[in-house]
Amino acid sequence: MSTTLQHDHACAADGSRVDAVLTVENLTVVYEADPPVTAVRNASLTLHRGEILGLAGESGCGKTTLAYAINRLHRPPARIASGRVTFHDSAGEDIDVLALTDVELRAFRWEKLSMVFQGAMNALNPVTTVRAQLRDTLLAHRPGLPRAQVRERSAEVLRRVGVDPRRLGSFPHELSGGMRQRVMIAMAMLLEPQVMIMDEPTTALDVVVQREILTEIVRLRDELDFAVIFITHDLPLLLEISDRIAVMLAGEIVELGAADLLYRHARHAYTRRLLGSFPSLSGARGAFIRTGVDETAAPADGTIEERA
Ligand SMILES: Nc1ncnc2c1ncn2[C@@H]1O[C@H](COP(=O)(O)OP(=O)(O)OP(=O)(O)O)[C@@H](O)[C@H]1O
Repeated sequence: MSTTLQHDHACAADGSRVDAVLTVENLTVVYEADPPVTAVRNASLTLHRGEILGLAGESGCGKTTLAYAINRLHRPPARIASGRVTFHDSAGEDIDVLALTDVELRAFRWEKLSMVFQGAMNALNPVTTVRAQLRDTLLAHRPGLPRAQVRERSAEVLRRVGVDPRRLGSFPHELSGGMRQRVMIAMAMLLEPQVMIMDEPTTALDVVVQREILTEIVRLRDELDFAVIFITHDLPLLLEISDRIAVMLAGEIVELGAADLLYRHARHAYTRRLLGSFPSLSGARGAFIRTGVDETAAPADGTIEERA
């Protein structure tokens, strides 16, 4: 299938130029199983500086595989068969992510781009305190950072995600699930990356905690201006928090557009089906959700659409 994503839409509603921080071009990821599974096929997207880009789609459509591949966290049997991932550093340099050496990749992750994945709270080391884990990550990237600054920065990131800095001395088992997930988000923010990829970061949490953390993420993005790729199968949630949404189906990005436009004028039949499958919605964009889906806006050929 031909994929004609258009990248000339990098303009804000007022016509001003929008800066790209990450460009993914025609990325294809194959699991070399028997038979091989093409989990991501020719995926292309542009992430704008400071935006929240939602990535939606049903279970198994390839969201996690795409997220891991962007960050080169994929493991065999997954293999990037083709494509490009370019990080447009705020310092002016373009970084070819797929060409980074292992050493360069270690420096790149956390510092430029960080990831919070589903159940990340279980990734905290159970036998070391929050303080030690934040310190180790900081010092791995900023060797020689004075102790006072390590302490100060660690306390600051915890405060930012709504965790009392007195928790620095806690072990993970002494924290609730919500708090542990907040600590992971703090860890992801520690080095002030320009991009955070969040893969179902709140799915394991109860709805109230989930909402609190999401509110926090949106607030932090407003304050600190990092860009987020936010992955979930929960389209109503994405409609509330995202600036733009990409919809994946069977490994392909079938539609990409501004969240409200996508809600009101979903072009792809699958997006409309996805929208129609949620019984009720609430929140900022909830007002116009479920007011009816525009059946007339579908493209005749089902091609990929990108609208700013
Ligand atoms: N190790 C593997 N070997 C073979 N196929 C795999 C492997 N891991 C994932 N897949 C396949 O790749 C496809 C995409 O999986 P992926 O986990 O990326 O989807 P997803 O959209 O993130 O799903 P979910 O929302 O359930 O996490 C699925 O068809 C899955 O079966």
